[in-house]
Amino acid sequence: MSNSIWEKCSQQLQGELSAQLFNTWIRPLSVEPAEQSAGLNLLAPNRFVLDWVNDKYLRRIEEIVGQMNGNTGQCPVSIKVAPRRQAASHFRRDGAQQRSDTRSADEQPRFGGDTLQSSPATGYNQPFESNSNSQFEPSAERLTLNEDPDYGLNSSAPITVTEEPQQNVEPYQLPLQGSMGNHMGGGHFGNGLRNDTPHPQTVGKRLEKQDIEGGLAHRSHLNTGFTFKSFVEGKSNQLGLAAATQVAENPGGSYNPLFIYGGVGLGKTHLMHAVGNALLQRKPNAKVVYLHSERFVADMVKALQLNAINDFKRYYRSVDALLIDDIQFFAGKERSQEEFFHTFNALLEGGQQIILTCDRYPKEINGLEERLKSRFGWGLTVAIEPPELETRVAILKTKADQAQMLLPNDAAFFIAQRIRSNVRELEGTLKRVIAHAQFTARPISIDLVREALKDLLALQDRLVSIDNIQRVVAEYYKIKVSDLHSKRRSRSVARPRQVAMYLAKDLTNHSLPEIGESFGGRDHTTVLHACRKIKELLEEDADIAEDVKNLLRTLTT
Ligand SMILES: Nc1ncnc2c1ncn2[C@@H]1O[C@H](COP(=O)(O)OP(=O)(O)OP(=O)(O)O)[C@@H](O)[C@H]1O
Repeated sequence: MSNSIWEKCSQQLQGELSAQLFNTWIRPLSVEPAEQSAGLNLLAPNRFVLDWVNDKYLRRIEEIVGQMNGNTGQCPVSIKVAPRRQAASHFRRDGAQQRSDTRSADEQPRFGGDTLQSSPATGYNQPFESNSNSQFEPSAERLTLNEDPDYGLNSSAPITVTEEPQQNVEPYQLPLQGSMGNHMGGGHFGNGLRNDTPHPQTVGKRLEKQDIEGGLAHRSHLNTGFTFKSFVEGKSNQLGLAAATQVAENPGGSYNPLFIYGGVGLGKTHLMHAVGNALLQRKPNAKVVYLHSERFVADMVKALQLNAINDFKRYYRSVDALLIDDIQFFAGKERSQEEFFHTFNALLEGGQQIILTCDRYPKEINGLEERLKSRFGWGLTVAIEPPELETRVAILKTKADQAQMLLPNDAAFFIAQRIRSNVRELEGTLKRVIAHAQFTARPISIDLVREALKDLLALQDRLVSIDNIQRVVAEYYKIKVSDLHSKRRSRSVARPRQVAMYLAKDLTNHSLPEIGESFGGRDHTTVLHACRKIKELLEEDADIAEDVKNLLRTLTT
């Protein structure tokens, strides 16, 4: 009963909220399985979500539920934090931080059928059997792992390896073979020092027991330049920053895993490293490990090849915090997902912090197992959006300051207005401007920026701009450009707006979020919907097809 009420209520909210808000605050809520309750008892995954929902959405939820019940007041709504199993955080061995909830073992979460048990360290040294003579075959290979059933450490079920060794990634240096190698899969280490711990030199042989018990040397691979201090806060990343700060203050706590998603170059990796750096600052001996998911896959493949999968498991499960970038890379890689699934469970169970980044919301990752998708949402899921103009300007000013260059406001606005896609591109453009200023020994001004970016600006001018599209469409349909930006929903405005969005997607290089931003700050899903709708109408509606043909002719000749 409560479930169906909540299902309808959340459908209603989905229609009212942007995808980002819905995914962040409403989707993680669930209904408490109470046998006899007159009301709707909701569970939030953590206090962060609870406080926010209480503050911003509870009244609306009550309203919707009230309406569904004919305003009889018979279905009161309550919300509390979902009980979770208590886990001893690796960051709290010194007693510095204590988890506030003390729940019984009965409240352990069930993981889609399997109940997790305490981490069995014994599984690490189990013999490893392979029916492939340890020669890795790039094609599907069947391996028998003598592993534990809970974490995949003792399972004797055959596992089919479908991943192939990756091209263009450095060969796996087994942790126990002298070096963890270079885990720079994402190429995020252009500058800044690395926080590396030298690795035991035991090349070519497995570590002896005392080495294992003595603990592995972990290399964090963190970029020390990616800190909270160097991260510029703006509306687009506020939530991500707040969540990352919370995790840095309370690792292994309720916000585990922290899942940060968003488009390329928006600061996901930076935030993830900022947490890692903060953790290491507080506890220099903490084992904080960052790696790109591509690296995880490559390491796993190599470990299988070298008959060292248990060393691999042990390494990744012995960290205090595991930071994995771009996990969309796991899509379609079943064996890696299987391995990651067990690592993930073991870490979560042990109270070790997991931070993941991805280019999209977990549920939207095709080729990812459902059980992983749902686990990714257990902690806190936050989106990072493309930065708005003010944030772009602030980032440029900060980066120029860091490079000890004076960037006047008008020049910063000039660049920020033209480079809108992501922060990485913004940084690249600023570097070009700074280099030009240094080569010509002149201060930065709008003129110098124009000179430095001559080619780029000429290219942009050649492309049809969104402004131009809006002007032409407004003229064609005899409406005002401001109508296209407005919230008006009447057909006479809504359809031309959809046509203009469709043309903007078709004729420019702008991303969906950027197009949304240019149409009165609309969500990218609205743009996506508009593009699909017009595409559909082009087949079915001769008038629209004629309109689009005429507009295309005007805009491109
Ligand atoms: N808010 C910000 N303040 C300062 N620098 C930022 C900010 N956002 C991003 N950057 C910088 O932009 C660059 C790209 O950021 P980052 O690598 O974190 O992006 P990403 O979202 O992980 O992208 P990808 O998905 O491509 O890996 C980095 O140099 C980072 O320092």
